[in-house]
Amino acid sequence: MPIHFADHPAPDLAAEPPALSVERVTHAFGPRKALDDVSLAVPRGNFTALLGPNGAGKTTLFSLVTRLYHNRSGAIRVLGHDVRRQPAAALSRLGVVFQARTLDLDLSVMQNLLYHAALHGIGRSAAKQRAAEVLESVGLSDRARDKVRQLSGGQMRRVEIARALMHRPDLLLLDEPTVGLDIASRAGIVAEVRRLVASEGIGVLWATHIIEEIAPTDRVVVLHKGRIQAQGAHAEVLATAGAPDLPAAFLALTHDTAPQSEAHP
Ligand SMILES: Nc1ncnc2c1ncn2[C@@H]1O[C@H](COP(=O)(O)OP(=O)(O)OP(=O)(O)O)[C@@H](O)[C@H]1O
Repeated sequence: MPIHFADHPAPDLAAEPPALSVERVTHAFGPRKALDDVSLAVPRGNFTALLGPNGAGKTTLFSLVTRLYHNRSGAIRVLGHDVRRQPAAALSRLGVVFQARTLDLDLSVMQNLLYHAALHGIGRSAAKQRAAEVLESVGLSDRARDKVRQLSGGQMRRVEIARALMHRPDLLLLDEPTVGLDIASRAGIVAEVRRLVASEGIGVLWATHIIEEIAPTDRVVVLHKGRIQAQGAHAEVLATAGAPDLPAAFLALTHDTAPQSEAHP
């Protein structure tokens, strides 16, 4: 906790730990480095886009933050809690929407949410109340009793976001959450997550390779072949790349990607 002196009564938000900090993390699969000396931060109450082409290392980074993989180098902290030394404290502050869907299709929407709440030790009546709140915030109050199987792909994604919010996390990780959705569903889900950032003050790390999902107000981290190419406010990333807009910046910062094994003749 920061100490506030009488002549500095206002809380110094800059001194508070960020929602996520990653410092000098490297991760290899055999000889191949999926992440190479990666450092980044997601401030609280901020939407940070992790922009990278296929194979950049986005999912590997998420797997390290969530402790699916063990980080052997550097440090990863959630709200200042080191995921290696204080895993329970770190993971309890974290909500995750993985790239692959992880809902139980044969349970109702409400049952999926209550199961997640039970894993976090939330009592039954508090969980029901919270489930009603989060379903309202993602516009699915009327589907609570439906089996997940009966929902559209976009609605399932909303349920996954609602589930990730059940335990009131301070940091929300989303790994390409709009893959496979139509343009309207994509835009709706990004807008909802931005609203949550504004209303609940959570920090969001949104992994994507879809540039249209990124707004000028976002922080942007460009990851390519396991290395951070640029990060900062939208304008700072354009300046780093010397580009007039984000699509041009993305191309400039990742331009040697295209001709690899997937190259067309
Ligand atoms: N379990 C694994 N074993 C070996 N190599 C892996 C494994 N997981 C990832 N990789 C490699 O690590 C690199 C980064 O992969 P990762 O899945 O983190 O990228 P990504 O940015 O999430 O890509 P995408 O956008 O395609 O999901 C790639 O070269 C990938 O082949």
